[in-house]
Amino acid sequence: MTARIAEVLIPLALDQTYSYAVPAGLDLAAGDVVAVPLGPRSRIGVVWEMRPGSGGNLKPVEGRIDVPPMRPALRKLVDFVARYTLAPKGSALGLALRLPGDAPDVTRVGVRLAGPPPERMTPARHRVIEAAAGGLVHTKRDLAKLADVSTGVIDGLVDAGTLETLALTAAPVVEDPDPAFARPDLSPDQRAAAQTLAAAVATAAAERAGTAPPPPVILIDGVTGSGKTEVYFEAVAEALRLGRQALILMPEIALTSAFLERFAARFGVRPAAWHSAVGTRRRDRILTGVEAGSVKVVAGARSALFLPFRDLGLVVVDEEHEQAYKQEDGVCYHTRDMAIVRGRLEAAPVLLASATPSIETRVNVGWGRFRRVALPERFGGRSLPSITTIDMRRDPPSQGRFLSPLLLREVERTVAAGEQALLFLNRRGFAPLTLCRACGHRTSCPNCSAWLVEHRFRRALVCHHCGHTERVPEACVACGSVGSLVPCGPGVERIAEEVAQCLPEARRIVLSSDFPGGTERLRTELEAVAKGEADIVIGTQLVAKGHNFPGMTLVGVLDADIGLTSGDPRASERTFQLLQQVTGRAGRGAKPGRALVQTYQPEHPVIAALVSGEAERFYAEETAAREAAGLPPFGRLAALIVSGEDRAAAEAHGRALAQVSEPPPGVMVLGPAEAPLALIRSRYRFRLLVKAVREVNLQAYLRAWLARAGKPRGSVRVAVDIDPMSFL
Ligand SMILES: Nc1ncnc2c1ncn2[C@@H]1O[C@H](COP(=O)(O)OP(=O)(O)OP(=O)(O)O)[C@@H](O)[C@H]1O
Ligand SMILES: [Zn+2]
Repeated sequence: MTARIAEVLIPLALDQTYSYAVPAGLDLAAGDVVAVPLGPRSRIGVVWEMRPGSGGNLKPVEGRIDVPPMRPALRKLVDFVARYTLAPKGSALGLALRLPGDAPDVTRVGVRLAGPPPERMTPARHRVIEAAAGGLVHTKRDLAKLADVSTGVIDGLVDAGTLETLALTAAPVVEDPDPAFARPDLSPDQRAAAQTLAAAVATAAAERAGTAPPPPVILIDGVTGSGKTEVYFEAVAEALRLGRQALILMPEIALTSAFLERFAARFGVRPAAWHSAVGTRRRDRILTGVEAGSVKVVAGARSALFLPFRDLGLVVVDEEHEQAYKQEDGVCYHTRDMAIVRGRLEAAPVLLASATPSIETRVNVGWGRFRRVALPERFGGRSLPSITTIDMRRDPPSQGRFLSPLLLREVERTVAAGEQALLFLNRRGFAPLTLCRACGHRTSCPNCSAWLVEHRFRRALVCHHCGHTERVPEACVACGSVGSLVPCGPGVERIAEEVAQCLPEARRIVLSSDFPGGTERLRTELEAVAKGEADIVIGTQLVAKGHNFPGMTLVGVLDADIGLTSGDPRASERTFQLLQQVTGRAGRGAKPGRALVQTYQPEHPVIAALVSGEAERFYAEETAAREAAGLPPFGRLAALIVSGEDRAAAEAHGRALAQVSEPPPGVMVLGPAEAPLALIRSRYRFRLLVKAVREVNLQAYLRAWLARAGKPRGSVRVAVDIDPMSFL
């Protein structure tokens, strides 16, 4: 029997495909994008499989959508993501299925002067005719702008026969990058690394057809400023020479035009950038180009992982240790890990670049699953910044201040020398807590178990979890005392105020995710800083990593101890990485840099390793501790988060889950315990943690368990987070 039944996957939170009959005359294959009826509506889905059968009693497929079919590698990635994360398959498809908008921008309409002036002449029409004089073709919008009229005036002149329209072929969305445009002069270390990477790209390309071993994953382990970007560009160049496409993944905020310009300096043109601020029209055009193979290089944030490349020959994951790569809601996937899967499916090597690789990645190198190239020195003979601690017990700031006199003096010297300083504090807003001096009341969020953070620039108290915002009240809501509310502790805005008082002449800027105007404005400001348009930058982790500020010679860490006290198993690793990255912003230009680290516990292993530069020892100890505790990558973790509007119902479901957990040998189920963030957006939260040895098929166990437990009732939801990064 011929295959007349289509199994269609629909991008909704559904775990299975649905069966449809294929009407006579319609020829379908797996991957085709189709419209199908689902309930009362018509939905777009993807044919996941064709199978034989008459399909007599099934609803028929409505028709095929005229877009290229989804390629097998991308379909396999969707299957893998769903299987691995336990997300519904349809939700995973939702990440990958992107349909260009209704009006694909392949042809634009141009206008030019063609006939006599109109019978009815107006000043506006006159201006248009003047602007169009000379017979050049303009787009409607451009001409309207030139003449300072609305496009309606242009339409009127077309109707009158004065202007004529003609189709313009669109310029390609990006020009082809040229691998030979500007070859850099690499240092011997860099050259050796670049050769290894390029060879991996070439080998993978040669073997992609056969049953060759999977392409390698290679860690580029290089200190800050060693030229990792420069080196992986050479791998991109090799992919281009071989006619294949390349994907460079980076954390959203690192995708600055400074980076794009650097790419352009090497390859002659910018790559296609893919991030949240790219407009829909441009997205559509990039999407079409990626699909057709005409867009060669995409630099993108995590969602670019699911773009429909025609012939992907290389994936780079820049700053591979970044927590931002973990998607925390919806489908909880780790971009780096799924990039490795995609590389395997596409026969493309995957390069992981970092100055502070994750322990997972280092261990994978140790196990021989990943390869490693090292860049142990900064480029151009530049030295790494010298790092010293300021013991806050011995050199405390004066009352109500947060900068030790030692740090303040250094900042002053730096600015006087015409250099830049970065003051780093990983706390947004003005003060993390507002306290009533009269009654001790702490202002907290009505929807979450979290304090409200004062944002002085916005004159508001804000919840960092749900966005709840209220005006700073005149009087305490608990006791009614007026003028009794005091901000406790510093945020970046408060540091800025202190800097303004101490060094009023210096040009300062506060950079955090609260920056008005969003990510785009922030990118612009980061570039301004790189050009030297600020003396003192006060910033959160947003400025700490991946940026190149040549004039920056001093980095001051305001509170190195912040991250060390959380109960998170990665607390030490993360603090070490963050401090190493942020201190690595100093001394990247001609002048050497230094970093001063304010701490109350200079003897803490993380701080001690940072100062002594004994990163290897720190990593070795931390890795041993993980192994002893059976934590990733030596064991597997999964979290179940049970939440609900009703606290008792959520807790009851958590307990019911635990009761039927039936862990096999090698698996341990902990909880339910009230989550550290016990209430978010008016939902009460409980967590269960599953710990398993590596040999266990964790997903299979979880699936069986969740099926046993049955569906939660009412508002209760269970979210599964495989390889959790956050434990809140
Ligand atoms: N071979 C080279 N020729 C010229 N300039 C180079 C070379 N290698 C590195 N540089 C310059 O050195 C600086 C640091 O390089 P790059 O940004 O690639 O380092 P990185 O290792 O990615 O740093 P980080 O991890 O801190 O982000 C850049 O300004 C870069 O242009
Ligand atoms: Zn809240």
